[in-house]
Amino acid sequence: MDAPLAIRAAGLTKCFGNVVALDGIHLDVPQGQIHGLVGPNGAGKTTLLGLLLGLAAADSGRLEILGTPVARALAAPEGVAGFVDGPGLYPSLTARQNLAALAALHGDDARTSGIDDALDQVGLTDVADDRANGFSLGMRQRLGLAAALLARPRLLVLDEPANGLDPAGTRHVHRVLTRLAAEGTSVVLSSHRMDDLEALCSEVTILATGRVVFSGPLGKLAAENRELDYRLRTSDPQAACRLATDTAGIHVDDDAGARDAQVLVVRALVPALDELVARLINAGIAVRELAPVVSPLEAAFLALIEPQETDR
Ligand SMILES: Nc1ncnc2c1ncn2[C@@H]1O[C@H](COP(=O)(O)OP(=O)(O)OP(=O)(O)O)[C@@H](O)[C@H]1O
Repeated sequence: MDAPLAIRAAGLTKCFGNVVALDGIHLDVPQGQIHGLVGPNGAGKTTLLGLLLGLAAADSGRLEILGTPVARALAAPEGVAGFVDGPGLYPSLTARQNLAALAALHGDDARTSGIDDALDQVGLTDVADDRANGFSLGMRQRLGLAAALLARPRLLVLDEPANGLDPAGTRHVHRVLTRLAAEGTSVVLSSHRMDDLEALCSEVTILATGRVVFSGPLGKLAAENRELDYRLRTSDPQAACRLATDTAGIHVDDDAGARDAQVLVVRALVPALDELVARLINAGIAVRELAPVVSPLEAAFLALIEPQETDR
């Protein structure tokens, strides 16, 4: 049986004056899924996340969150936590005091008892008693996530949570989000970082100029891809170049060859690439490295976005 939907949005529109920020958005996010929202600047990601957090109401369309239709009144729907445009923090309070103030605001003892655990989960235990105004962007993001964790959300909404994170911070955030999803919390996050989305999300929605241009599993997005550029390093670059030039469906990038004679960059579909590798091996040439120049997800994203951008 399919998991129940945490978010069911149909035909959502939102305008700011003459600007159409969202133009008939459909979005279904099942319970326990980490769903990525991607798109160029101004695509409408923050506006959509704001609707999910109850910071604004849609002009038209239907939105159901955690099984409840969202009323027009502005308020975070029950069970939803997160932030857009960076977390709201008290700069002169310490990390721990920030979380305590939040718990007190909600009059919730259970939240107070979860403060140490939330700080630990996001890797801020060592700086728990430092003031937030000395925090880096990545530390503020992690404190914002800790604040959201206190609410024990069933839907977590995060606008670019990867911003400013160092590798250790990224590891903490990924671990927290993966664990939450395994426990049944749905997570919707926006990001400009394809590596994050590939590591975290099972499905993504790509927005461009307020419209959905793709929504579905990452594998489907990569599979719908066209030709990709691959870096090829072999034991005999000159012979490999001659073989590649002679192989149907392979286009050799001469400029890349001029930059580094040891590396060949070829553009191809996967079947032509398979053929080239077989021919190299038959000729006794060792393949030492073969990898796409940009990830299949990033290439697919750019291929989908470029036509929308040129229409503007
Ligand atoms: N409060 C507002 N008043 C006027 N225009 C707005 C407002 N909020 C958003 N917009 C406009 O709506 C469109 C969508 O903006 P939004 O911030 O949702 O995009 P985004 O995808 O989050 O972009 P980014 O990647 O730059 O954060 C943009 O054209 C933006 O200028």
